[in-house]
Amino acid sequence: MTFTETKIPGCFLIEPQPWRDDRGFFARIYCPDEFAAAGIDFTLAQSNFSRNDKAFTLRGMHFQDPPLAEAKLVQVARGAIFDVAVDLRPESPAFRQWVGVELTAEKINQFYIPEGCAHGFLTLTADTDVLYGMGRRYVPGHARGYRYDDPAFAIAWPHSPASLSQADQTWPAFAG
Ligand SMILES: Cc1cn([C@H]2C[C@H](O)[C@@H](COP(=O)(O)OP(=O)(O)O[C@H]3O[C@H](C)C(=O)[C@H](O)[C@H]3O)O2)c(=O)[nH]c1=O
Repeated sequence: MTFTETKIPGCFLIEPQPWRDDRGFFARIYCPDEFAAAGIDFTLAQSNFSRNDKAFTLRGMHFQDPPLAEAKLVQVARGAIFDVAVDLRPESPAFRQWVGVELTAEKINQFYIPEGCAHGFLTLTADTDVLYGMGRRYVPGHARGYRYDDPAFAIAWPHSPASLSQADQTWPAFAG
């Protein structure tokens, strides 16, 4: 696995190294020792699967406040997404900045998003399945969010959303 840190401290693009043969390939997609060697302390507490029927389905921007903040390890099992992290940590040099990466089932690449960041994605194809590991269990009633188009972040999405939940349309404006 190769780890490339982004401009958001602790936020990494990860590229697994598949072992290919005439059957296809095998790739390791999580290993606490390899993550620790890259400076990432991440223990998998929960895995989520998100099926998205339409292209340009947008989910986000979601997070949980401390002490329930979640780190996330995101990858695509089918299709492709534009995956985005926003740094919500006032002490971070990248406070309020965003990073977007294209994750595809073909590349089996991953995005690691540390605690203290909001996360969201826009699917780039129909029938996109997103698999993501969480560093903490989900706690009902502690999910928070900001709008995907909040001017405080000015995220440059590659396309406008064609599908968006009611909740994702009604998050409060960022006031940090
Ligand atoms: C996240 C989560 C949700 N739920 C329940 C709560 C709702 O009744 C239902 C759907 O939840 P929601 O509409 O928030 O799902 P998404 O809009 O896909 O949100 C997720 O997608 C964005 C991109 C994220 O980064 C978060 O991990 C997560 O918030 O599943 C659970 O039971 N466990 C969970 O871990």
